[in-house]
Amino acid sequence: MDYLADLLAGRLPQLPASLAQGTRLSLLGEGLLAIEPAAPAFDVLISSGIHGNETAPVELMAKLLQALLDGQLRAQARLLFAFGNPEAMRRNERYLDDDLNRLFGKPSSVTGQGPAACRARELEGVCRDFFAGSADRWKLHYDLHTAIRGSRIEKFAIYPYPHEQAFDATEIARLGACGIEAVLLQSAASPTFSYYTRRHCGAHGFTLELGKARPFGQNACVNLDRLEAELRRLIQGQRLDHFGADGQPALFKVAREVVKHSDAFALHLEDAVENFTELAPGYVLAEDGDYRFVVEEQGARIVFPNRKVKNGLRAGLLVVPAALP
Ligand SMILES: O=C(O)CCC(=O)N[C@@H](CCC(=O)O)C(=O)O
Ligand SMILES: [Zn+2]
Repeated sequence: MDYLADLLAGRLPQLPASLAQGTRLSLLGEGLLAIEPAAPAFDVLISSGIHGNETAPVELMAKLLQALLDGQLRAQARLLFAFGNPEAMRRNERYLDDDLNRLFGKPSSVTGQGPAACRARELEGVCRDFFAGSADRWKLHYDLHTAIRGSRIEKFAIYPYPHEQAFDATEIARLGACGIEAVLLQSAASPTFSYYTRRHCGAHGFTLELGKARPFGQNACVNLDRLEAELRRLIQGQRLDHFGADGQPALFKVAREVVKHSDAFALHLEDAVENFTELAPGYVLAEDGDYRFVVEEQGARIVFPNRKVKNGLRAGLLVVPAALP
């Protein structure tokens, strides 16, 4: 049985009800699989394919899941594997009717009830139930993505706004151990999956960006060995809490979001401009009718510039170097 091949072909996987040592296996929905050992050390949600054309993380997640199903890897943590948008994965599209990662934590009156909104509600429910079953255990969520553009920093993470909580230095160091070179500290709530699990499920939720989006089978150029090694450790219930000074990610904070308000929106950046390109103060980054978005910050860099987003959505992040408060 090849779980990913079945998922992409729309076949129901033939799964046993349990793995070795009484570890329970539950199919909770399409692309949603829980693996629950009898005495888990902690609880981990790994997700990918929220954007269907971001395949490197899907391949990594499928490899880990397959190793568990084949008995080559033994779970000592309670695990939820979530392939976010199987239909978009089949079509190699970022999204179909709506960007799934802009629909979390929003009521149906705002999102409507299209396929993406329904999937967001399903993911929210499955994750809430999963983490509700974790009692007081430590909870982690890595939502794995790749970026549309090339990047001057290949692997980076977004740390969702933690509200009254402090940014957690240990979790930032853990990301460093995963090969993450920079972490963006968010300054406001977002409609993303990782913000949702952090805010509503008590998990340490992060979005990880792992190179550039490429079709299935074309991901050899991104090296995810360190992330894979750390995920294998976590799956086996081993959690490091002390990390050396080497490999600590660089920190940036989100200074401002560029929002596309209307069809008149113009983004003054070539498509070849990479994530983390520095923009000088005074640079007119975008215009939207009478509104001009002018860079004011010293050392500002642009991340995720995208003129094609729907009106009302983020069309880029302006980030500046930061330190932990
Ligand atoms: O390259 C891009 O423009 C987008 C890549 C991507 O999908 N990034 C995530 C980040 C989510 C977050 O801010 O936590 C997204 O845009 O949904
Ligand atoms: Zn993505």
